[in-house]
Amino acid sequence: MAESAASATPPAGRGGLENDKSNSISVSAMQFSYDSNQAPLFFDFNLDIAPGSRCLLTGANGSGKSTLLRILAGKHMVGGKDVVRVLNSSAFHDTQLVCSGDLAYLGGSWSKTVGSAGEVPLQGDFSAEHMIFGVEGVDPSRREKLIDLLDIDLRWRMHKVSDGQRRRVQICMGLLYPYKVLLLDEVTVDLDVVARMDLLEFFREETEQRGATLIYATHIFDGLEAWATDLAYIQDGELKRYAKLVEMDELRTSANLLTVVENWLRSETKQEKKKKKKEPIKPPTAQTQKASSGSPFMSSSRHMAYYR
Ligand SMILES: Nc1ncnc2c1ncn2[C@@H]1O[C@H](COP(=O)(O)OP(=O)(O)OP(=O)(O)O)[C@@H](O)[C@H]1O
Repeated sequence: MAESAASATPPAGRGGLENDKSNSISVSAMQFSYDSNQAPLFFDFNLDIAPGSRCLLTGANGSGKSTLLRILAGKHMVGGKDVVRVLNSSAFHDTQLVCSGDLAYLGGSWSKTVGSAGEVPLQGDFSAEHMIFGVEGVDPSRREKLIDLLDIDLRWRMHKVSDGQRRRVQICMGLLYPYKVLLLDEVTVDLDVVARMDLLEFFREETEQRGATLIYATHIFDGLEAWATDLAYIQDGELKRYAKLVEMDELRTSANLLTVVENWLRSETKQEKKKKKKEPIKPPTAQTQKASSGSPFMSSSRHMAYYR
C-alpha cells in the first residue's frame, strides 16, 4: 500500500503551495498540532477536492480524520488565510461560509460536558418540531423533504427519544440549508439501514444536481463502492492515498472496498508492530511513577470505585 499521496492524487488533486481555485476544498502545506510540545499531527499536508465529489475519508482510529474535518469546518485556526480554503475562502477566517450555510459540518452527537461525568446527551425537553422549525429562512419544501426522508415524528421530545431518533433530528437540522460543501463525521452510525441508505441517496442527488461537495468520514463501508467518487486514506496525519474509485486497481481485484481498506489497515498495523518490537520498553522514570500514582484509574486508588 505504500503508494504516496503525491503519486496517487488525481489530476484535481493537490496543488502544492498554489491553491487551485477550481477546487471546492484546497489544503496547502498544512501543519497542525494539538500540543506545541509534540510532533505535529499534520505536517505539510495537502488535499484538493473537486466540486461534485463524494469523498470517503478513511483511516485507522486516531489517524486524524475528525481533526481534519474540524479544520475544514473552520473550527481550528490553522496557518494563514491561504492554507485551508473552502469554496475559495479561508475556512477559519471567512465566517460567512458557515453563516450562509454554504459550509455545513455534521459530527459528534448533541451533547454537553458535565463535570466528572464527561459528555452526556442533550437532555433538554424540546420537541423535534420546535428544533426544526426554529431554524429561520429555510425552504419549506426542502424541510418537508428532509422530515419525510428521515422519517421524523415532529412530536418527538428530544430527552425521551433513542440515539438514532435524536441523530435524525440533528442531521435534518444540519441539512436544512442547501450547503455547497458538507463535512460528515460518522453521523450515520446510529441510523438503521433504511435511513442510512435513503440519506446516502439524498446526498448523491445533492452532489449530482447541485454540484455540492461531500466528505464523509466513516468506518462503515457497506454499499459505498457504488456511492463514493473519491477515496482519501490517512495514516498518522499523512495522506497516504487519494484516488478516484473508478481508477483504483485494488477494487477490480478485491471483493469490495471493505477488503481493500482492511488490507491497508492490516499492513499499517503490521508495520507498527514491527516498529514497536524494535523499540526497547523504557522503564518508568521517577516522574512518570509519581504521575501515575496520582491517577484515579490506578487500581490501588480509592477513587477508582467512583469510575466503575
Ligand atoms: N482535543 C484533542 N486534544 C489533543 N489531542 C487530540 C484531541 N483530539 C484528538 N487528538 C489526537 O489527535 C489524533 C487524531 O485524532 P482524531 O480524532 O482526529 O482521529 P480519527 O481518525 O478521527 O479517529 P477515530 O477513527 O477514532 O474517530 C489522535 O492521536 C488523538 O489522540
